[in-house]
Amino acid sequence: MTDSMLELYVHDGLSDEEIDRQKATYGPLTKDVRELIQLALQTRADADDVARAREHLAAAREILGCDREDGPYGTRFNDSGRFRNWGNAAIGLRNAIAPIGELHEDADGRVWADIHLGPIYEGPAGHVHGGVSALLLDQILGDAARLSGHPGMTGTLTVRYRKRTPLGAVHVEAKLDRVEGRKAFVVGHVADAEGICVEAEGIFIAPVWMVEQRDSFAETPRPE
Ligand SMILES: CCCCCCCC/C=C\CCCCCCCC(=O)SCCNC(=O)CCNC(=O)[C@H](O)C(C)(C)COP(=O)(O)OP(=O)(O)OC[C@H]1O[C@@H](n2cnc3c(N)ncnc32)[C@H](O)[C@@H]1OP(=O)(O)O
Repeated sequence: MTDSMLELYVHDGLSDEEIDRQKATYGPLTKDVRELIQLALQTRADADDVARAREHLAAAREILGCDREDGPYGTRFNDSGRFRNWGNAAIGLRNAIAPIGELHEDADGRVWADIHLGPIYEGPAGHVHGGVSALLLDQILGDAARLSGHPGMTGTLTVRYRKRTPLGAVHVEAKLDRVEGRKAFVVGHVADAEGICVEAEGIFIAPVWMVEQRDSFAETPRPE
């Protein structure tokens, strides 16, 4: 169990320059794909134009697919401690559906992000899907646990939807509440301009194998 996960934590030894080069190459591609996802939803182009656009997309798929990796991206490290979880569904730099961009950490341990949730995150008409809010909270609470030195897997995530969350600008934040043994209790919320929409408490449990390597899990800087 542990081994199969650890196999996806890979020290690949890339230089900082190479990581920066990859960010500059693939970051904009992810942004383009993200815009395409929204366009697939919103375009009013007629059937001929859609067919024409799809030919271009097929050409792009052919170029991008001729040299590719298989399987999940996992988490990759280099010597200077930079880590990349670029496939992460909530925050991955190369994942076009990941809604979280930049993650911030205050001196008091509060971790937060300002996010724009466009129409592709819709649940109830005009509002954010409840599962998307839970996704944001799972990630940000997990990061608050990790950045406070208590990384763990989500054991329990309790989510309370207090009021509807309109699509658009949202603020997500979390903070470590307390630690009991291998369990880190973290609280957080999603808010719009009017106040808190969704509250959460998460229990993040460090598996035994993670405790054994806790320093390397907790010391790593925020993902990029
Ligand atoms: C060199 C590498 C460097 C790496 C750097 C990067 C670090 C990255 C780290 C962190 C990322 C932060 C961002 C993440 C954000 C996203 C997180 C997710 O989406 S995680 C996916 C969803 N979660 C799962 O799939 C978990 C599946 N469940 C499990 O794996 C296990 O059940 C686990 C680990 C949660 C617990 O298993 P046990 O075997 O360790 O637990 P037992 O020994 O039975 O219990 C320990 C204590 O926890 C309580 N407990 C057990 N399960 C619980 C639960 N589900 N909820 C609450 N409490 C639970 C028990 O009652 C016990 O408490 P008592 O010590 O007696 O007080």
